[in-house]
Amino acid sequence: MPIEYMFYIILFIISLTAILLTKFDHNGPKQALPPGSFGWPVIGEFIDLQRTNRSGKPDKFITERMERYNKHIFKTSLFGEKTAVLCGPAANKLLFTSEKKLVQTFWPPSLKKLFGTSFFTAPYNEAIRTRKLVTLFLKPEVLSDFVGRFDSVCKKSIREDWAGKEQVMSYSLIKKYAFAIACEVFASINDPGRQERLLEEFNLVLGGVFQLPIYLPGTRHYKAVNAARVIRRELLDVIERKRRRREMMGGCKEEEVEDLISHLMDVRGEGGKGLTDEEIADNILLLMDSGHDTSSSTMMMLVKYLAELPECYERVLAEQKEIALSKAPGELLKKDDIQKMKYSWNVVSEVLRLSPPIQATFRRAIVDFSYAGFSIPKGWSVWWTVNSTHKSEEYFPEPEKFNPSRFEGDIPAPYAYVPFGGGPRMCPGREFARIEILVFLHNLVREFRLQGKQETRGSLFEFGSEEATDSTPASEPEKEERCCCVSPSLHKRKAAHGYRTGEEDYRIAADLVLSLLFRRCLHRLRPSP
Ligand code: HEM
Repeated sequence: MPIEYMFYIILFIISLTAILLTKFDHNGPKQALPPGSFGWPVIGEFIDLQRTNRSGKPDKFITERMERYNKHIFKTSLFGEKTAVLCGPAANKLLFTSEKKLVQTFWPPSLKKLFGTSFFTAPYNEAIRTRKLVTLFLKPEVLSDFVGRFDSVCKKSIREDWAGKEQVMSYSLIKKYAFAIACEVFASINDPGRQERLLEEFNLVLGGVFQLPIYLPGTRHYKAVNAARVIRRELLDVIERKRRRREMMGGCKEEEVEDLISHLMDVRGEGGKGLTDEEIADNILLLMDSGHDTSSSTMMMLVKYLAELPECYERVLAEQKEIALSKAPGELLKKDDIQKMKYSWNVVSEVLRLSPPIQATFRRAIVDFSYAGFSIPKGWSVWWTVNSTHKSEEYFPEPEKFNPSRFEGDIPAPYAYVPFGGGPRMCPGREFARIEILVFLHNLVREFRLQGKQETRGSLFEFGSEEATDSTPASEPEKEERCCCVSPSLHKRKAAHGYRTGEEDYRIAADLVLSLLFRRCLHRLRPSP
């Protein structure tokens, strides 16, 4: 046989083997990639994601593709990554229970520069060790001792920022309140001027979270990194002062844990290893950041829904009134009061179902694996999503209807209700958020009367016209002083980095015109001594 024939035959055999090897692995035929589209080169389907976010229907990006391609899985390309989006409770379960086996939580590398050594961005083993130490403080049994602190910050905030004003911008004030809570409980920073300065820095950090990591003067990333540095310095200063104070007291700790910084200065992990000051500062920075933005979004949406749904509002009001009636004048809320807020929490849970502040988070496939008959290659970004279940008729009948009774009795199917994620990276701040939001709700409905006629202009609601004030229900004897609180549409919520609740929702909520009746004499509701 001529030598060139031999060459062609060998080449044919090698090519055939290569084709077969790529088609079959040792477990049998390789499965197809998930259906879907990678969209445009480089930008992928990011524009579509932003469009649905901005239209106020962030869930559409997911639900439309589930319908078009496959209800369990589809592929897309987002943030420069080939991405598999896994949908439904079984997918959530798989991703939440396969950390370090199939997938690993990851965040864009630019975040490392912002959150440094915190457990958010640290390498896996380090992250798990630090997360354990930090989150001991966020457990219900520890936080329950802080309920009074939450309440006094909230009362102060309502007294100083809301009451007696002609107009208020609800979102910015809610954010200010949430940030004040984080400052107080995490670092005992209670000077309003200092809080305000820090909040400005945090806004810069937030603005740079999902930006290209270009560290050049003027870029958002540059501003964010520098703002994080300023905050870190400030926190290190708080730690240093605390150390000096302790030294002056002969090395004694505070009798009770004063705040998260004190907790982190004392806590020890395996082998008695504690955290360095830098680690403490970075973790506080992380929690202050993640701890105020998500919950303030939720509180604002809560105000929107209460304004739209008078029957829910009345039931919340009745529950909160009963709690207030059980308290002595001036007595702050306690852990037991929070436990009594069952209906109110169902309302908040429904807000979190319909308008979750986080739509999805990132995991990275660390091995090739398959799901629903499709293969997901190692290295791909894998998303679990809130809306593939929250907005599904299968798990939440009439999914678009606001119905807090869903959370009474039968609880949602496992892994179907996931506003806080799940698994080892589940949100560690959920109890913190619960207390913060319920305390806010208690004070809001106790201090103000949401009322008025509903006048629809598109999806905009107005409350509290003069006529409506006259028709305030007779059950509200304390309508002494009118406080008209307005949230005009001036507020521009920064675009949703692709996965936060839609901008339009915020616009609607911020556009709510709330006419609220300030109760001058809260104690009048209580029985006379
Ligand atoms: C309504 C309020 C909140 C919602 C809906 C929420 C939701 C979430 C979600 C979905 C995740 C990702 C979980 C995952 O990937 O499986 C997360 C992570 C996280 N949340 Fe929250 N969160 C809220 C409030 C808070 C608060 C108040 C804090 C701090 C006190 C906080 C701190 C964090 C941190 C540090 C992480 C990262 C955890 C890790 O990577 O190990 N969150 N949150």
